[in-house]
Amino acid sequence: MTRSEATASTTGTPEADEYDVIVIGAGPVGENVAERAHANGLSAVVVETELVGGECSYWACMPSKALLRPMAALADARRVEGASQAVRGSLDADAVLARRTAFTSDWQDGGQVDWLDSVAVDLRRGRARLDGPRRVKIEAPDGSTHTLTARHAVAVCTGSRAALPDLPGIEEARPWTSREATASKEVPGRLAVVGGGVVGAEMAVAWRALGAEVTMLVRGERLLPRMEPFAGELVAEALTEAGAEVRTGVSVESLRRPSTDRPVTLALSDGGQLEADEVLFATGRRPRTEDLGLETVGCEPGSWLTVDDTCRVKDVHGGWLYAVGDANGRALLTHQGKYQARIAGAAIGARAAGVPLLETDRWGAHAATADHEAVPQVVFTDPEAASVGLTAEDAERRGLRVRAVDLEMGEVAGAALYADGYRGRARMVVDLDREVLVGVTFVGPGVSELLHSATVAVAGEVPVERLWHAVPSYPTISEVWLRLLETYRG
Ligand SMILES: Cc1cc2nc3c(=O)[nH]c(=O)nc-3n(C[C@H](O)[C@H](O)[C@H](O)COP(=O)(O)OP(=O)(O)OC[C@H]3O[C@@H](n4cnc5c(N)ncnc54)[C@H](O)[C@@H]3O)c2cc1C
Ligand SMILES: NC(=O)c1ccc[n+]([C@@H]2O[C@H](COP(=O)([O-])OP(=O)(O)OC[C@H]3O[C@@H](n4cnc5c(N)ncnc54)[C@H](O)[C@@H]3O)[C@@H](O)[C@H]2O)c1
Repeated sequence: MTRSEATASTTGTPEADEYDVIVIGAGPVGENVAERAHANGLSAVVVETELVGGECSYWACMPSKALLRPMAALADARRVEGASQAVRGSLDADAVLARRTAFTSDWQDGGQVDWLDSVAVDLRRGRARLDGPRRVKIEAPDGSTHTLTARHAVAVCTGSRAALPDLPGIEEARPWTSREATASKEVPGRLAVVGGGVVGAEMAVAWRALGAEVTMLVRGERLLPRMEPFAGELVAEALTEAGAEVRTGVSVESLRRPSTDRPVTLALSDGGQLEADEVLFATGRRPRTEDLGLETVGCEPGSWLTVDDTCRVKDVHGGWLYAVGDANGRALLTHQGKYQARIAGAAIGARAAGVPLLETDRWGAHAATADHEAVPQVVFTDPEAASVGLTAEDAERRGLRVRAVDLEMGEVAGAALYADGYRGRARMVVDLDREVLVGVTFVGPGVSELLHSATVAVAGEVPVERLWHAVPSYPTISEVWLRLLETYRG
């Protein structure tokens, strides 16, 4: 098919059963794959079994950040003499929860459906399953079934769900997952948080600030184990100061909740017990690929789908199957999934147009290179932890010759102005052979908005000698860059 024929079919009606591109899952990533496919002259439909907008809009990024933002605003004011006198009260939990609910549009997806309409992407409601090459069977909410065929590509954008360990009593204990932790309409009296990753750390901070007694049970040695060690250390220190208990080197062995209105008792690996009103398991994610008909196209149901840098699933005959966002397990982050969607949409468009050679070289238009080199992440705890690229340990594991340059951020005038007694730390990891940065981490109040400067430096592979000419304004926290470079250059 030529590109103009594909364009002619962009007005696919809800009744159409053939599209250039079929997207399974209308989370942030699926929406963007469909929009990009359409922008590349292809007709596109997305199939969604729950809410258009996906996990991110209703049970992940948006509600969690809406829960955390009031805590951060209050903490910022409290750290500034003169302003702190004006904010002696505590958070209004009901108002925080109401604002969170507003950010989820009360779990209604009308606004997102309007957006799909505005970008001329069709929507089908129902559960989709692959049914052989290029075919997708939809089971609609009324039980009827319908089969769609894709001319060029099917993109699996079905995201991930919470992974729960197989522990005695876990089902009867009705634990919270990230869904309940972001959607709860009440503040529990006592909350046990199992897992010291990003969800565990953020939700412990949020619910502690809203008044819950929080105990974190972390089986490893520290929080946020994927970041530089000082990130988890500073966040744990602050959580403890805020009145939470952070217990490391301990795991849950079994759970007991005698009835729904009674507390849950956790039996711990150190022989102790912990009683709580709710227990959140923030113990990682698994892909939503178990009931997707993957076996009909030679893939393993329930697996993360392994893709190449255009997000095309490896080893599928004909090269028509893509997996984008959480479903491919490369980087479980909305912004990274949307980046992959832009890359995959361009690759699908180019292949449909018969472009003979795609730009799949490093940093090419059809290669999600940043997934390997420059993934940014902000953990919205207090203090915030923000990082991009490799930790010093990751870099060494990759065989790079690196130097880690560290700085106490309180030494920077802008940071001292931002908060009295500013506590934070920064690290840049320099590849000594190329003299470029391969990783940067900032931990401290207000660092989230600093991260993109580091992402530009890492993804742009800006030489250290040129960064020297990127002058940060005085007196901003960004002067951390100047201090890091001065320390490096000596
Ligand atoms: C508590 C929490 C907080 C987070 N905070 C952040 C953050 O601050 N920043 C950030 O970048 N990332 C954050 N993340 C990660 C982020 O939520 C995910 O990376 C993102 O949602 C992935 O988008 P996706 O479109 O791939 O999948 P999802 O958002 O999971 O969407 C997948 C969609 O597919 C649908 N679906 C699944 N199977 C089928 C099927 N068979 N048929 C039809 N539809 C189907 C689902 O119903 C869903 O709507 C957070 C995650 C959690 C758990
Ligand atoms: N602000 C953000 O960007 C943000 C916020 C939340 C989540 N996310 C994304 O969501 C993903 C999932 O987050 P997560 O915190 O669920 O996963 P995670 O992989 O970050 O952390 C899970 C933690 O649970 C521990 N764990 C696993 N099984 C356990 C068990 N049986 N007992 C005790 N501990 C156990 C692991 O060792 C790990 O430290 C992350 O990869 C992250 O990218 C991002």
